[in-house]
Amino acid sequence: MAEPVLEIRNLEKSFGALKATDDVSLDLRSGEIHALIGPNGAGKSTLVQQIAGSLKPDSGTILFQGRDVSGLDMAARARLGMGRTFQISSLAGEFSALRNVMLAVQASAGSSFRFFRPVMRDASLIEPAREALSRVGLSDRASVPAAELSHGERRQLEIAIALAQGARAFLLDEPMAGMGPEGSQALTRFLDTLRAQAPVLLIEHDMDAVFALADRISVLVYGRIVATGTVEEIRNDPAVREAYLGEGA
Ligand SMILES: Nc1ncnc2c1ncn2[C@@H]1O[C@H](COP(=O)(O)OP(=O)(O)OP(=O)(O)O)[C@@H](O)[C@H]1O
Repeated sequence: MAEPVLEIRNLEKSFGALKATDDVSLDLRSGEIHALIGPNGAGKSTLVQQIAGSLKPDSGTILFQGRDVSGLDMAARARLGMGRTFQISSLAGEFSALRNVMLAVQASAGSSFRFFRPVMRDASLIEPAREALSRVGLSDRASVPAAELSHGERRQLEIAIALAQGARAFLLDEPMAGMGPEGSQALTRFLDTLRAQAPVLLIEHDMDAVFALADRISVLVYGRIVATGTVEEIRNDPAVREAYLGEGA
C-alpha cells in the first residue's frame, strides 16, 4: 500500500462546548482521491482549515510527507507543497491564463530581483507556466483571459498555479460548488486525471462526483469519522446510510 502523503492523528477542536473535530484520524496516500463527506455542520470545513493551517487544533498531529507540520502556519504548509484552491478565486480576470500562472510562479519564487523585467518576457517563468497549463489540459486556452474561462476551467487554472508552485497534494473544498451538471461532469473528468499528479483530499457535497472519483471515502458526523472505506463499502454501510445517506441512497 502506498505511503501516506498526509496523515492526521487524533485531531481535536472545540468551539465552547461543541466538539467540532472529535478525535479525527485519517490519511491521504499517494495516487488517491480520498473524499470527506458528511451532513451540513458535521465539521468538514473546520477540519480542512486545521489541515491547511488557518485554524489551530486543540490537540493532535498533522504530518505532511512524514514531517510534523502542526506548528506551521498556512504559508509555510503551502510552501511545503500543500495545495489548496479556494472557493473565492484569486485569479486576475483580465489577464490570460498563462499570465496568471506566470505571476503566481514569480510571486512564489520571491521576485524582487526581477522587479524590472516584464513578466511576459521572462523565459524562466514561461516554461514552467506552460508546463503547468499542459498538466491540467489548458494548453489551448493559454491566451484566454481568466474571466472568459468557464467555471471549471478556472478551477483547472487554480490547480495549474498550485502545481507550478510545487503542490504535492491537494485539499479541494467543494470544487463543484456553483456548477451545473455539465460543468460538474467536466470537472469530474479532470479531477480523475489529477490523482496521477498529486493525491486529493476532496470535500464535496455532489455525491455523483464523490462516487465517481473517490478511491476511499471517510464519513464525518458530529465531528467524528464514523466510517472509512471504498465507495461500495460506504454505500453498503448501515451506520452510514442511517446517519447520512438516508433511505434509498
Ligand atoms: N468559529 C466558530 N465558532 C463557533 N462554532 C463554529 C465555528 N466554526 C464552525 N463552528 C461550528 O462547528 C460545527 C462544524 O462546522 P463546519 O462549518 O466545520 O461544518 P461543515 O461540515 O463544513 O458544514 P457545511 O457542509 O455546511 O459547510 C458547526 O456546528 C458550526 O456551527
